[in-house]
Amino acid sequence: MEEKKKNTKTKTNGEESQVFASCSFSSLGLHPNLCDLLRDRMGFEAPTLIQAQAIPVILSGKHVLVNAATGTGKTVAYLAPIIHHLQKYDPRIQRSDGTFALVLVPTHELCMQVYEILQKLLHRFHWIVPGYIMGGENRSKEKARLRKGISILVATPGRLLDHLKNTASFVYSNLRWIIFDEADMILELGFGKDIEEILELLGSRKSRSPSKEKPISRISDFQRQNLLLSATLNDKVNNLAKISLENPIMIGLDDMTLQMSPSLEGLKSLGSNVENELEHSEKIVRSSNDEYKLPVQLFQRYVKVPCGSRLVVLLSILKSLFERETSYKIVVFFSTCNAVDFHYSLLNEFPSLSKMQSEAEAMQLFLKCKLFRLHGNMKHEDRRTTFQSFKTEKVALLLSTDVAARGLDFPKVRCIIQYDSPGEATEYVHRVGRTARLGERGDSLLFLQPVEMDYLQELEKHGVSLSEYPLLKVLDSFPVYSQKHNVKKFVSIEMHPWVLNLQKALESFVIAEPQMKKLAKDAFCSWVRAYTAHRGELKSIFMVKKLHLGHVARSFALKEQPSLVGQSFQMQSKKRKRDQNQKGLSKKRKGARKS
Ligand SMILES: Nc1ncnc2c1ncn2[C@@H]1O[C@H](COP(=O)(O)OP(=O)(O)OP(=O)(O)O)[C@@H](O)[C@H]1O
Repeated sequence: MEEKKKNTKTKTNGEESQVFASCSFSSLGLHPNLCDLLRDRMGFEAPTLIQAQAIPVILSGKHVLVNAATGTGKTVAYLAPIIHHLQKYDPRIQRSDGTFALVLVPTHELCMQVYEILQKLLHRFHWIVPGYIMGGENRSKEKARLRKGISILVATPGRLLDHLKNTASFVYSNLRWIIFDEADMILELGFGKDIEEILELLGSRKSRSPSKEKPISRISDFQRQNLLLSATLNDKVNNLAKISLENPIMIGLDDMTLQMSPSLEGLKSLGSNVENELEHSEKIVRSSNDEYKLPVQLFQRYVKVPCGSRLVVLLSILKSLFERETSYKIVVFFSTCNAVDFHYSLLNEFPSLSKMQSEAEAMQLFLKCKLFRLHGNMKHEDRRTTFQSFKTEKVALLLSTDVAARGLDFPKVRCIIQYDSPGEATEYVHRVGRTARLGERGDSLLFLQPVEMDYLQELEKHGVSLSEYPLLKVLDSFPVYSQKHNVKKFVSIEMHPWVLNLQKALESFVIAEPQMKKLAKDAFCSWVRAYTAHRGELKSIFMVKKLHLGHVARSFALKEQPSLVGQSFQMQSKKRKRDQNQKGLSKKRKGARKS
């Protein structure tokens, strides 16, 4: 059984965060069997604040938009009321009634996670059948499951649309709930059109006449109820809310935020401060315009690292963290799948294969933890195994792209390292949200190059402020073998003997292993491409022209910038310059003609 949370408050850094409400699940109106299950099977003794606020409103049948910090228990906040209603139907619902609730999620991992929670919550309600459908799975097996009937269906949008169009035996005439979990990411991933089509097909789009399009239902005494949830909101969510929510109740958003936030324009008149409506509600965490809600017990830091020393610094920090704590889980975020693969192989093989150092040095480099990787190019089965294994490990390191950034609930992750910058501040919030969940302590560390320091101001705009990580102190703590110089004399990171030694060893290792060299080159190439792909405004912070490709190469343990990649990159930038010059010329010409 999971660790039970008894305290309603947690204290970190002098700040107090209220996580749990002082009421009980039963006082929120949930069925006693469901309350017993939440306590006995899930180990939940009291609802979280957001659950105390959301459950009564969702039970009442209103459309709801929930905006609450990461790790505050949003999943149960929407699943419990649905199960409460479904178990009440008399006569009992049957599989042949088809789907009553549809939970839309952006990623496979989140799909599995919600499905697993559902399975636990339905333990005493065996006649309510949970199920999932998602891209990459076997279509015909999914068709068979849909034909038998799934009462609560968790789905990724693309695959759902596919079945809505092509699986005639998929019964959704009794559909009562549509939930968009991580609504903004569903839209960010480009599923906007799919969602509109899904809403049309389900007859749940506000602008249409639903009575004409809704299929006839066996169970008639209900209204459709749509729910949108995320820790971060944006303009696209606003649009989705406009087309899918009828007079929604806003939870986690105060009136001030609604009035001031341009992204929520149009919804403010519909919004209401749930504080006034709920008997059980606790103090809502206020958020000012554009500010994101981060767990107060999260300790956020940044580390300033010159580009060429990034890899060594990453390994050194990981080593120092794993040596300090006996039970520690860390997630490191990278910008590309290739970068994950390269670092995964390097960390797996470098300490054991490297012949360049003495045994003592090799032992020094060894990270005493289980190593995992997760990204979108991996086989489904491997993704699933990683996801499950990382959950249960006590001392482990996960290297991942943003597929792990949203919604995933890995217990006891103590530290998040953003080795490659997330770009959007929303992504920063979701990445760090994998730690400090439900009042637990968590640390986060953001890598920035000296030329990227303005990114801190970008985060400040959203109320996110970070303190500096004492890097030199950590580097000084490592013993430096076969080094005559006194460590204390060195003040710069690049010239630090530990950094120089480790960099040399890494480069020698990579050059000696053809497979590693290939991985390094591929990772270098895709890293540069990802760097150039930052959104318009962020380009002034992450400036490609300020990148020293030789230093970037060093950060992939390459002695030299890969010539082929470098040439093609240089050719591209030359071409870009040529194009820009030509544009400039033609503008000038036009200007000259005009004048
Ligand atoms: N009432 C409760 N008591 C104890 N633990 C709870 C309670 N509700 C939820 N949890 C646990 O809290 C953790 C976070 O829940 P959940 O994943 O639903 O958060 P979330 O708000 O959806 O986070 P994110 O925004 O990152 O998706 C989970 O491990 C869940 O089991």
